Amino acid sequence: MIEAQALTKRYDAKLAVDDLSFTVRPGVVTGFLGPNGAGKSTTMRMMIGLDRPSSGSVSINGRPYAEHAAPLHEVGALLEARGIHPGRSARNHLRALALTSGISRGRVDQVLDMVGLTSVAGQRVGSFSLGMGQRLGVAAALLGDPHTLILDEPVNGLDLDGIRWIRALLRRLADEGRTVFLSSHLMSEMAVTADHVIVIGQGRLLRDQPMADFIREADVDSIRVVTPDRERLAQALERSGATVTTDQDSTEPALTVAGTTAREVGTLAAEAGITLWELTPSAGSLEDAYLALTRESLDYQDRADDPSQELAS
Ligand SMILES: Nc1ncnc2c1ncn2[C@@H]1O[C@H](COP(=O)(O)OP(=O)(O)OP(=O)(O)O)[C@@H](O)[C@H]1O
Repeated sequence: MIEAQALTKRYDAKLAVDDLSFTVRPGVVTGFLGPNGAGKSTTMRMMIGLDRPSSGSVSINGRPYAEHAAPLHEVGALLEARGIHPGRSARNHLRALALTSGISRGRVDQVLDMVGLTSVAGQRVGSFSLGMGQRLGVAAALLGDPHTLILDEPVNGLDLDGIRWIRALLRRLADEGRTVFLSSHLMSEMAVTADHVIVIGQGRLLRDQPMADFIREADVDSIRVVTPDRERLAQALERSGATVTTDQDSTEPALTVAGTTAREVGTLAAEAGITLWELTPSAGSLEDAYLALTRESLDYQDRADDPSQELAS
């Protein structure tokens, strides 16, 4: 269990993490979401004692990370590229880590196997692809068989096979009753991996709730409508209070209608004598819900620095 209480981090004038309080529970996969610069990495760094809170606190199983006698057994973390000696083999890298925590060599081989690196365990880490490096990072996190896992962008650099592998691994770890906390920019991936979401924006807590509730409450369901009489239908729908956008990109221009039901659209079209060629309700996605929530709270400073990041995260 991870508990943040009024957790705050200030870098000079910048308030990176602002009064965050939440609990990450065992047995579920919890996704940590937020736009670029929202404070996710800073929060995770404070969890494992790499950064000190300016005020407030964060504990793992009731104590700050540094107060655990054997932290590697308590928490496994994958944070952005940590100093791995490029000349060392994967196996030796893990053996060096294991040695400092009294972990057996047998466990090193076990985690290499768990992450699928056994066949390349003797290769220099410097020759590893991004995906192999990520797998090695996950192996290091698992070394102490920890009850809590904190993973910053674990999917980053993984191919489809790797993504499926980590999804299954995280599920299994949560099913074993562990606390699994991960950040990711890949919404489609997060949607199928996480059971619970914590969303932050500009360092502040925006949401802390089950994934299904987050998507449902965002009210982002829509209906795709194809008709030969687009303009007339769009006007009628707007008059009835629905929101209508035209999707010009598809081969058959369609209307995307929100704020009503497929049944109402069908009834309204029939009453106006408008032919419908397609009427397809679609459930809102995590991406839709996330964008609706964070559009308001993007970090304008970071957006100004890099306009391409505007809605990418
Ligand atoms: N060491 C530091 N010194 C000064 N400012 C920092 C430092 N680390 C982070 N920040 C600032 O704190 C804010 C939060 O950064 P953080 O990296 O935690 O965000 P993030 O949510 O992980 O973003 P991303 O999705 O881009 O990784 C940003 O505005 C960042 O510029």
